[in-house]
Amino acid sequence: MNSAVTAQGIRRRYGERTALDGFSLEVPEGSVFGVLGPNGSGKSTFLALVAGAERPPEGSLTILGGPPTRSVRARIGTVFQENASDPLMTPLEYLLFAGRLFGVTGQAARERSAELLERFGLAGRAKDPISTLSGGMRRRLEVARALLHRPALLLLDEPTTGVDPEERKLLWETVLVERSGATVLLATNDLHEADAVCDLVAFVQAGRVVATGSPAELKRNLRKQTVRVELHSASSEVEAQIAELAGADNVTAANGELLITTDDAAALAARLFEAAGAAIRSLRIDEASLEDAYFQFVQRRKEAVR
Ligand SMILES: Nc1ncnc2c1ncn2[C@@H]1O[C@H](COP(=O)(O)OP(=O)(O)OP(=O)(O)O)[C@@H](O)[C@H]1O
Repeated sequence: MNSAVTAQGIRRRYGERTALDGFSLEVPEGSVFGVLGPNGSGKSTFLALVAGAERPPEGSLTILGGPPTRSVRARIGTVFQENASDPLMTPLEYLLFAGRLFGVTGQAARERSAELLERFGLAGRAKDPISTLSGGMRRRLEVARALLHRPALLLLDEPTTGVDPEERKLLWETVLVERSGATVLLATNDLHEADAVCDLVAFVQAGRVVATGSPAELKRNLRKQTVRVELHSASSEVEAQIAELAGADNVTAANGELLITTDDAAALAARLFEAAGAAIRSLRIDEASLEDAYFQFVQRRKEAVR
C-alpha cells in the first residue's frame, strides 16, 4: 500500500516553543486518517506543513509520493479551522474564485461549482451573500471549495467545529462520497467523530505520535475494561469475595452496581459466575470507546515522562 503522506522525525519550533517534537506518521493512500490530540499538541502545525508542502526544518516529509514542492500543492485541498471565505461574496463566486487558483476555469468551473453546491445542499443559496449563511452552511461551503479541483489529498482541520450533530452527520456522508477515493487527513479533538469516520487514527501528545491504529485495534488493546455487576441484594461478604478474584483489579460500588476494572473482562466474567453466580442479578461488560483508548495512551505517555 502506497502512502499519501509520510512524516519522519519532524521537529518544528516557534521560538522557545516546540510544536512538533519528532513527529512520525504514515498515512496510507485512500484512507480516512484522523490525527487526534489535545489543544496545542501540534495537529494544526502538522497539517499546515503538509498543506503548504513545506520542507520541514528537521526530519523528512513525503507527500503523494514525492518531496514537498509547489506542484504537490495543486493536488491538495484544505479546510482550515477558520473559514477562509469573503462574507460579501456569494457561494458561487467563492467556488469560481477558488477554481481559478487551481486552474479550473470556464464551463468546467461552472459545472463543478453547480455540482458541489447541489451535493452540499447549498444550491438554493448559491447567489446569497456568504454573510447570510448559517455556520454549518459556511463549513459545508469550505469543504466544497476544497474539493473543487478534485484533490488527491484532502486536509481537514477540525472541519465540523460549531456544526450541530445532524449537520455534522450529513457533512461527513457527503465528504466521504465526494472525495472520490482521495485520502483524507483529519485533525480533530472529537473522538466520537473520529471513531465514526476514520479508518486509522494517530494519538498525538506534545508534538509526537504516541499510538497509531484503527479505532477497533486501539480499543481492543485497552489495558483496562470495566465489568458492571448488579447483585440481587447488597452483600459485603459477596463484594469481598469478588474483590479477591484473580483479575479483579479495582472494585467500587456505585448506583447499586459493582464496577470492576480488569485486563480481561471475559475471563473475569467466567470467574464471577463460578464464585458468586447465585448472587448476581446481571453482568455487563462496558464496551470500550476510542476516548478510553485515547486517555490510556495519554496516561502512559505521562507515566513514561515522569
Ligand atoms: N504561529 C505560531 N507562533 C507561535 N507558536 C505557535 C504558532 N502556531 C502554533 N504554535 C504553538 O505550537 C504548539 C502546537 O500548536 P497547534 O496549533 O499545532 O496545536 P493543535 O493540536 O492544532 O491545537 P488545537 O487543537 O488547539 O488547534 C502550541 O504550543 C502553539 O501555541
